Amino acid sequence: MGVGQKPHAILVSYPLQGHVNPSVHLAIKLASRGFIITFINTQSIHHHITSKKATTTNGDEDDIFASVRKSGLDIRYTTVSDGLPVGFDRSLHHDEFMASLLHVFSAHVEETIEKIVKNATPAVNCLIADTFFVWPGKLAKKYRLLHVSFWTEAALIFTLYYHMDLLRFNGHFGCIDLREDEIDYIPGVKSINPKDLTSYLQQMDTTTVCHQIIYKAFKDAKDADFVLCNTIQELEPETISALQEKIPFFAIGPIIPTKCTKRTVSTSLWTESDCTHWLDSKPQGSVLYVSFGSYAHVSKSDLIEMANGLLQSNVYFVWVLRPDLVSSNDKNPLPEGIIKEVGDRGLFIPWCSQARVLAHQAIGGFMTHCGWNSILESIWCQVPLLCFPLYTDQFTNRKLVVDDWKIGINLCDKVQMNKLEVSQKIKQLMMKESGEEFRNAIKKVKCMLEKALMADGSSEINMDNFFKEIEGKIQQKLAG
Ligand SMILES: O=c1ccn([C@@H]2O[C@H](COP(=O)(O)OP(=O)(O)O[C@H]3O[C@H](CO)[C@@H](O)[C@H](O)[C@H]3O)[C@@H](O)[C@H]2O)c(=O)[nH]1
Repeated sequence: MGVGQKPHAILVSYPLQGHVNPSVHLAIKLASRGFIITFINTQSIHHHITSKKATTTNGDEDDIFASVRKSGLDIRYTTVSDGLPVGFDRSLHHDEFMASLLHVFSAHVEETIEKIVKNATPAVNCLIADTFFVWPGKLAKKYRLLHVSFWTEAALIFTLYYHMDLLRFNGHFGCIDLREDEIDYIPGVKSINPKDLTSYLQQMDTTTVCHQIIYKAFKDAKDADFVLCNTIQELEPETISALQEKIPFFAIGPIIPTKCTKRTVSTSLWTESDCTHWLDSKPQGSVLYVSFGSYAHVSKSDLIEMANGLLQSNVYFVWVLRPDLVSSNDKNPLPEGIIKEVGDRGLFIPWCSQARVLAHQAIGGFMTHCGWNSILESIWCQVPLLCFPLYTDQFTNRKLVVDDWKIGINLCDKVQMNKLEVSQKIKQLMMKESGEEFRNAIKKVKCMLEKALMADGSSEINMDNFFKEIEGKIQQKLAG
């Protein structure tokens, strides 16, 4: 890279909505700072994003970054097969999908990276890839690229996986229902209960395809040149400091669309229903937003209790009922007649622009599965949370939300959910007096996020430092 020449990074996004969103915003953030980015999406993700109804796309069928490129950012775009046919139902066949990402995807991505590396001007210097991929280290080495690992979850989750060997040594790995004693030996984590570990760390069967991915991915990430994390230094100070003693770890979050109404790249995999009109007709802070992210499934019995609990609570609500929320084989899982009973008090939609809905003044609470993006977006909009984690990092995120930051409440522990509890917890969160402490607490956390993004804030400084260090390393590589 010559003096004044821009660094060029290939950025490969993990093919799930919760990873594509922050990856796209990371690409824009880096390009705004002078990086050239070649962004790679899988063909399946690309197909979902671009085949929605015309109102939600940005007018260019082949390139989701066309509009931001017009505004001067050098983000190039290409797609690659994940090894499965575009029309394959990845939600219904989760294990086959993950197995393809574990065993087949790397061959496809290697071919694409090789083409880009051979033909790109200016030359490519680094590979930014989601930490959950199992191949970035190998490919970065082969093509002489710096390896930047992008972690889309909390630093706490990263450190738990990073120290899996410690958990195993102490008998806290794969020990659901066997151990209840606090874990106090992970560097930078004062204390965590086994029930708050990620589902993969709790589960007794530690040989699943997702476990194999995690083992390989973290072996790879330990040797990355840099780790970029979608968190904020002030939110997880001890955990981040402890990690920084081991690896070049940069907290640069929140990587979310902070200007909710001015989004320039359409990333939604499904057509967004517009509920602004309905929300406009409701009083400030009176509506509960209910959504369980893009991929997790809710059991039919829990869904029925939730629906009846919502009905009983008498609170207004918007519920994102993804067609595969229970299963793509059960597209109408609601109790019969409930839509009629609910009437104008509730709105059921298949998908929406969550960032926009959360930012609406009518929203006063968020019943969530605790996906990391949802938590960051909710904090940004100062909407307290009602937590119902389903799998992966969501149990640990609930601990952060409920126990550490006190910005939300727990819907129910492992026991079977019941409608009475659902309705009571909804009222606790939404009522003026009982919800006050959560609204006050989340205001303070939002301030932290805002400050982190200011010119002299931690995330901006961390980004500056990352930039300086990577430029230095690129120069070193060229000289050597
Ligand atoms: O109707 C909807 C519902 C969701 N979203 C967006 O979809 C994303 C969902 O992300 P997240 O809340 O993190 O949930 P998941 O889709 O479940 O994300 C996966 O990825 C996350 C980041 O790695 C993890 O924290 C989650 O546990 C994992 O399931 C967010 O940006 C939402 O704004 C919409 O735009 N419209």
